[in-house]
Amino acid sequence: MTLEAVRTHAGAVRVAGVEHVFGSRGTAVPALDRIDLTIEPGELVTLAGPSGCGKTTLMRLAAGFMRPTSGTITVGGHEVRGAGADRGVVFQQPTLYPWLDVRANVALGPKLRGVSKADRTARADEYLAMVGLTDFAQRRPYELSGGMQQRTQIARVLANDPDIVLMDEPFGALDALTRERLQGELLALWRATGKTVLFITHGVEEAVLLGTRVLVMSPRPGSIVFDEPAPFAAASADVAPSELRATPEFAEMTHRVRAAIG
Ligand SMILES: Nc1ncnc2c1ncn2[C@@H]1O[C@H](COP(=O)(O)OP(=O)(O)OP(=O)(O)O)[C@@H](O)[C@H]1O
Repeated sequence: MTLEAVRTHAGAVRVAGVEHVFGSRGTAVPALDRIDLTIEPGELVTLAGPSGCGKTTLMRLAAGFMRPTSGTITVGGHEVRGAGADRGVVFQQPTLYPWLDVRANVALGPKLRGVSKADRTARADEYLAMVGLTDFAQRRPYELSGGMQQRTQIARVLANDPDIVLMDEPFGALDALTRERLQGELLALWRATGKTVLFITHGVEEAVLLGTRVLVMSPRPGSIVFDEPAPFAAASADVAPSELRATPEFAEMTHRVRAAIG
């Protein structure tokens, strides 16, 4: 399978009038105010905002793990009513099966969908190569560093070939150097696969560097208060992320995103 072959052209993600309230009367916690948002196929949208503003809630709604209190979310025109193979989720903490080796973890999704052993092994090995873990295919997760576990999780999600990848602070638990390395790798993967990505982060610089478009949410109940295109993710094909970070344009946008977060 070539990289061209895994390019997908999914439909847009449309969030229309979405509100979400946790709990019931008396204990109601309004988490999302009124979110209207369209994410076009191939966009890498980063979402930042103060702690507790509802970022994870929005992601869980898009993943189909729960239904909004009001409003609708559609993917390619179809309403999201539950989890689906068209959407893959990368969590902050890797969720790997400790009794399976790295290759088997990555091949698990295709296995559950009935893909033949030869095909799922080939697919797992291709994604492990993409994330630089070929030599670790037969290791168990506990033998890997945190960054390698997160790479494995990303390979596992991509092996399911979702149209949309939802990432909830995937690099939040990693040390700064590993985090920077994985940011560069994510940009390379995004360019290679053309996936639509929604990436939640606490990091303002991370949001500006990785996003083709940067969103900021207000404090709870969250609504979108900043929504702008950013040029750095696309530019990273030619210029190293470290150089992009050093530009005045990067500093200027980072400043404005920080101000929007408040
Ligand atoms: N199951 C739940 N029941 C009640 N309240 C909840 C529940 N889940 C989340 N909340 C509340 O909803 C609000 C939004 O939570 P959410 O996890 O979406 O925020 P977040 O922006 O992802 O936060 P962080 O950046 O700290 O991860 C928070 O105030 C949180 O306490």
